Amino acid sequence: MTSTSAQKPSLLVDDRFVLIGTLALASHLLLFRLVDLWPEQIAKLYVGLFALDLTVRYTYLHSGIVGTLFATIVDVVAYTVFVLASIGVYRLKFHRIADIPGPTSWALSKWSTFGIDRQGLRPRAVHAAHVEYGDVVRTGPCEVSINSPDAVAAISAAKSECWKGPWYDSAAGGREPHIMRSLINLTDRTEHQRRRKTWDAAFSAKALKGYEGALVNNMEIMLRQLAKRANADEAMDIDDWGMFFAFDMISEVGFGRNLGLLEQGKLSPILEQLEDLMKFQQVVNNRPYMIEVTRQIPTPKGAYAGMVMELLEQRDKDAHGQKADIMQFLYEASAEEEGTDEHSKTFDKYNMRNNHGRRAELAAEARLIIVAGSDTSSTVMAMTLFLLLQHPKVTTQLRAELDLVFGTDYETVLSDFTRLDRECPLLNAVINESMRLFPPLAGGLQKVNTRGSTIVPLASGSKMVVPKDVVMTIPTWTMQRDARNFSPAPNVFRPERWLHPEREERFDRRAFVPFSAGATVCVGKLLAYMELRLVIANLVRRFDMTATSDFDPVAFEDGLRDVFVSTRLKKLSVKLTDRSSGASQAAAAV
Ligand code: HEM
Repeated sequence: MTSTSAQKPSLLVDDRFVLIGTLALASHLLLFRLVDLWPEQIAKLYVGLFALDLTVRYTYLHSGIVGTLFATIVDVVAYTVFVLASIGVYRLKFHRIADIPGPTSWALSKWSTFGIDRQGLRPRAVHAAHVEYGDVVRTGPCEVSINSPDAVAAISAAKSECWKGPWYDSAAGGREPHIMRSLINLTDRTEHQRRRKTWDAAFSAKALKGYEGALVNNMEIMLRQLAKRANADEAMDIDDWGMFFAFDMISEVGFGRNLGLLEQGKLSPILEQLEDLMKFQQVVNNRPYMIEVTRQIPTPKGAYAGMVMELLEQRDKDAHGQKADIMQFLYEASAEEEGTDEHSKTFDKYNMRNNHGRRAELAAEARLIIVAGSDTSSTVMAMTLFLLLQHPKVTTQLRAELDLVFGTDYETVLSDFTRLDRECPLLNAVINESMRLFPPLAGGLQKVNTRGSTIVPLASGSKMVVPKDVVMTIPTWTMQRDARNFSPAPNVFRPERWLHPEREERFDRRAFVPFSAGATVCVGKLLAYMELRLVIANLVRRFDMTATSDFDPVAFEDGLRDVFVSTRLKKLSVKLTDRSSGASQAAAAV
């Protein structure tokens, strides 16, 4: 049609917003609802829409370039508003999980929990929602949190159809197939099975025996350093020392050489930045598509990768092919696998040959060793010491147990891992009770069934059907403090509940999942227990610990934050007194 102003098509003029509204509704129902579009695709779609609108307007309405441009902007804004309105109404009224209770703003958009994630308060916010709405809460437009020990097996067991959710794509750095992932981020189940076999070998009983020397070595350095500070009557943040130990230990067990943090008494700048990055990362990972934007921003991840590469290279030089460390197992399994059909298939599928194949895979695993094995353990150390500070009676009982098993020469380093495990029930109870109250990964881990719906048993005894593609989490913090699972006094530190569970009002071991469960259960669980027993037993036996006068336990506990792994805003400020005879003699000589 040629154009005079009288002949302008009415659809573009009078019925303009009807047309845009219809288009918006259609694109929501036929596109946005069905395809998970990430920013790059949305940007392309918008560029296309903008160009189309501009061309049609310019061709048919001839209102001049400025007028056309302005009208197109109005069209695109109106389109966006209509799409958002359609999405909002759909999410609240027609979505497959619209009938699941929860805060309305959470159902509307994951952006409503942005502030909660930024402050690291997700586990507590989800906990409050469970208190208000019950065992099943809608925590996002397409997400539910299910507080039920029976649900653990349904969504985590090896046979379950559920697998890692979209959180892990973001943690990996994107969802493109060529992105090299470490074990924890593998959203492809077959690939995970292949790599998990290797990791399992690195944590077998025999392998763990081989790591004992590294653990004891770092324990000796820690005790020496702390004794020095105790003798100088220095106040310290004992949480920091747990962190130095955890990093040094895992790098020595992983790569045969520690990072020297215990010797230096401080974190390296790269590790400090990495800790800060975790806070930012948690906000992104809960909105996985953001990774496409944020990965353009330079982060300390590159420096961290460089640090790990250096550790690897140094290790390879020192090792001459053989070393009793985690990397040795990963190298051996990788070498054995090379050339097999299984290996070739997965490498081709992920285009790994173009990504330096085997070396890149091993480097990704190497980076995971340090990340997975540091903050997790140091959190348990900090929270256990904090709880013992608040419960001097338990500390006394624990010392009595250790005296009975190991004698009273406090100068010696306890290093018999078998006896710490089998003959020290209270020590183990203290550690478990600490992880029950303060699980390092408190927020729950995403699982999703992309093949169909999942039947999930609830705590009430009924069952719910969770539709396909709905992301599920089990709220670890909430479940481990639920009176139906642990009674009496579920919020109180009572290690004795672990000594005689059969005498407890309620004790449901299935509800204790600090290491997760099933096919993705923490591969380092036994190593973590070895480390925790060693550190807690040695510190409790060797030192009296008192909080400094400015330490506020309530503020410390309130300052616990979740950045996937827990972190603390406040210092655990203490002074130590050395209980060993060496220290008494030194004091007497003065
Ligand atoms: C108290 C200390 C620890 C706690 C509470 C803990 C907790 C967890 C949890 C909850 C998971 C499951 C994560 C998920 O499904 O996304 C996990 C996975 C993992 N952990 Fe630990 N962890 C601890 C120590 C360690 C240590 C010392 C290592 C040694 C390197 C380690 C290595 C791993 C690895 C490699 C995975 C991935 C497993 C997989 O996806 O198959 N963890 N951990």
